[in-house]
Parts: sequence; C-alpha cells; structure tokens
Amino acid sequence: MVDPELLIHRDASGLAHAVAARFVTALVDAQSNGRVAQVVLTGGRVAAAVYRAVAESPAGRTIDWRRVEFWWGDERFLPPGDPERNETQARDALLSQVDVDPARVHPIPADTGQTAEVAAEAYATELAATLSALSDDKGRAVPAFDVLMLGVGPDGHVASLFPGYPQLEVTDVSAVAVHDSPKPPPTRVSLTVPALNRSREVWFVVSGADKAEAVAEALKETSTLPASAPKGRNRTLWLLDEDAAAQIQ
Ligand SMILES: O=C1O[C@H](COP(=O)(O)O)[C@@H](O)[C@H](O)[C@H]1O
Repeated sequence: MVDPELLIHRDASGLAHAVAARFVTALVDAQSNGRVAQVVLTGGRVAAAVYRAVAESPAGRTIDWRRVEFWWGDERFLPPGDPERNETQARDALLSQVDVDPARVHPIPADTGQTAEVAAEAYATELAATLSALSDDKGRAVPAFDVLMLGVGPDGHVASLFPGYPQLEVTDVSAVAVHDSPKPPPTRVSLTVPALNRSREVWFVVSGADKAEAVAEALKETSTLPASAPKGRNRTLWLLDEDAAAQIQ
C-alpha cells in the first residue's frame, strides 16, 4: 500500500469534471491493457455529478462501454427503481446514456421481499463467480477492481460502513447487511473492507464543508473512522473540493 494522495479542486463542479476525466482515462487504460475494466460505483451527491460529467464527456466515446463491468460499493436496500437507490442514480446519470452490456452490470439486489442478509449473500456469490479467477500463479488474490469510488459521510462513513458498527470489522465475507443505519434508509448492503481493498485504485470523492472534519480525521494515521480503512493496492486518491479539504492540517 502507498500513501494517500490529495488532489484539491476549487468547487464541486470542478471536482466532478476532474474525476470524470480521470475515470475515462482509467477505463481506457484498463481496456488498452486488454482487460475488461472493473469499476465500483458509489452513491451520493457528488457521485451523480461525476456520472453526468462522464456521460457528457466527448472523451467517453473512446471507451468500449460493453467491456466495462459495473459493481457497487453499497446500496440502500429499497425496492427496484427507487430513486434513492445508488443503482437508480447511476443508471439515470450514466448507464442509460452509454452502450453497456447488461450482463456486466451488477447492482446489489433490491428489496423484493427477501432480507438484506439474503441480498448480501447473493451479491457476495456474484462477486466471487466473476472475480474468483483473478489470482496469481501462487493462488493469491490479485486486485479485482480497476477503480473503486467512495463518498464519505460527515460522520466518516464509507459505502455503508458506519463508525462503531460491527460490519466494519467483518473480514470473512465480501458483502454484509446493515441494519439501523444512522443515515436513511435504515437497511443497507455494503461491501466489507477486504472486498473494497481488492482495488488497484481507491478514489475518495468528497465535496462540501460538512465533510471537512471527517476528511481531516480520516487522513490521520491514528484514525479509526471507516473512511481511513480502504486502501488501493497501487493508489489511494482523495479527490476533494476546497470546502472538503478545509480542515486538513
Ligand atoms: O448513503 C450514502 O452516502 C454516502 C455519501 O453520500 P453524500 O450524498 O453525502 O455524498 C455514499 O458514499 C454512499 O454510497 C451512500 O449509500
């Protein structure tokens, strides 16, 4: 693991466009290396702006979208198509605007009457089926994801891993159910830290003054916030606007 890198942009719009440009380049690079690009999407305010900027980017036309595999780091456990689902947001802003292969889009299951535990297990199985082949010649797991994007909550949560919640400590499965989330909706499904860490690059994308304290705390070596846990194998980027970066010492 290498030290996190900070990149600070003037405002939320500048941040979204810069992340979009970086995202397009990362996907093109992965495809140029002969890989099907594996990306993990997030939810939240700035993520939607990033997806819109990618969809509008002329450079996005250089991506073979049918050779991109889409995953989600977490999901709000709500019925299919609910506007609050991270999946719905990404579909509306990006996936419906480009020519994706539906078989390569892997939303976390929606609430169709099963429990969040069943949804988490199904997602872990789907991840394993697609990604288990990714091991080196000694059988060790290699990075599964090219880029994993994460938002950060004002409380320092990432994906649906909240401070003080037991899911943060889970290491034996790749996806877990979350109940009584402090942020609505109360029921969620999240990747665990070991699953998030199977990424070449982890990008924290954070905008707004309400996140400044959490960002500054997460960047301390002694931090125990969820946002301090995910690390990319090759790079960990903190992509911030000036407001979110304001309290970094
Ligand atoms: O609920 C969630 O919130 C976080 C952050 O969202 P924001 O609107 O405060 O930027 C997001 O990263 C996570 O994926 C989502 O489920």
